[in-house]
Amino acid sequence: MNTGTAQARDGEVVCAVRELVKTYPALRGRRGQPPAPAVRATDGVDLDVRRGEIFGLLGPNGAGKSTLVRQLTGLMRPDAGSIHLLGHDLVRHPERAARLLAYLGQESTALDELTVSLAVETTGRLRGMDAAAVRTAREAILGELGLTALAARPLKKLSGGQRRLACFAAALVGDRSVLVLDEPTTGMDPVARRAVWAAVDRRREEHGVTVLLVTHNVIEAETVLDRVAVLEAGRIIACDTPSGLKSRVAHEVRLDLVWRERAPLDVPEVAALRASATESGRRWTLRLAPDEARAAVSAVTGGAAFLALDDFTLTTPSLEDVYLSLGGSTKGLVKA
Ligand SMILES: Nc1ncnc2c1ncn2[C@@H]1O[C@H](COP(=O)(O)OP(=O)(O)OP(=O)(O)O)[C@@H](O)[C@H]1O
Repeated sequence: MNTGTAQARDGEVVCAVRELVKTYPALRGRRGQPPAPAVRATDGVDLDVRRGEIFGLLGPNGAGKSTLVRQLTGLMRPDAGSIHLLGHDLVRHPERAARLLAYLGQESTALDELTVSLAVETTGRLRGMDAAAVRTAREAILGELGLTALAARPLKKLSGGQRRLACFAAALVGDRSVLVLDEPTTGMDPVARRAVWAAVDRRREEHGVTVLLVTHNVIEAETVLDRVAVLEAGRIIACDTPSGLKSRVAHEVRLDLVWRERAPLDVPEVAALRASATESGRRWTLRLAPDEARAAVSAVTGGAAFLALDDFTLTTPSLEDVYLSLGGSTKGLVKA
């Protein structure tokens, strides 16, 4: 997937964000509910996304990804800061976003009553295509995504994954040069996921399409992204290629130990490991230097501890490890 990286690294900036701030106001408590404090959902965000890049926003629930995307797509006005997309000032002219980019949000309610075919056609017409061009594009996109057999079905009568794919089909019509996709593959099976990433890759290769992708799936992020901004509490805590980010924690490996019932704390080597372990039920997760990890593995697989051990895995760092080492909290990052 990363063939466009070099081109993207040196390419023209299509989206430049500076010092973006958005605070949701505090809410007074009503009917016995406690008041909610103000939330600074975007807290001084700077970003440069380049042409042809698949750029990710990764972060746990509540990190501010959707708020940032709503501002980038002209749906929400920031309190401060600037957004320039393809040379247009979107803070001054948020209405221009709709003709510059295609946005696939998390909700599909606007299209739910339409058939798959009509959802794609209607989106194409709204984007200014004539009837003949829309029909040609519809046939091509539905065929490309394996949706032709579902063309006559209303979206509300599709499964969650199929509906998501149909909404993705609608996002593709009209050949926008920037695609903003908020968790596009949620609920999709592997075949549909592959169809989405193949369609994205084709447009990037053939037309230099730029993709801004919101995800909290670290595996998908590592596979498809050229660069990723890691968001935590409204701030970007790191921004690099997935491998660049991972090299920051290359000095560590991750050791997962799963005990049959409980850890044998009477074994001194196990008791000693506990201080550096994160415990989750029967699982201990440790981040260790490679030689420490080797010593730990031989301690738990060699002696009395082995009888209490159900499973163990030794893995090189993932984006999740980077995120943790940057001070993030694991909650909300999806690993499967
Ligand atoms: N309309 C709103 N009013 C008040 N606070 C809000 C509102 N929308 C979001 N927030 C808060 O702003 C913060 C950022 O929310 P946002 O939805 O942008 O996060 P997110 O990273 O997209 O999360 P998720 O992965 O769950 O979609 C959270 O603390 C959230 O509770």
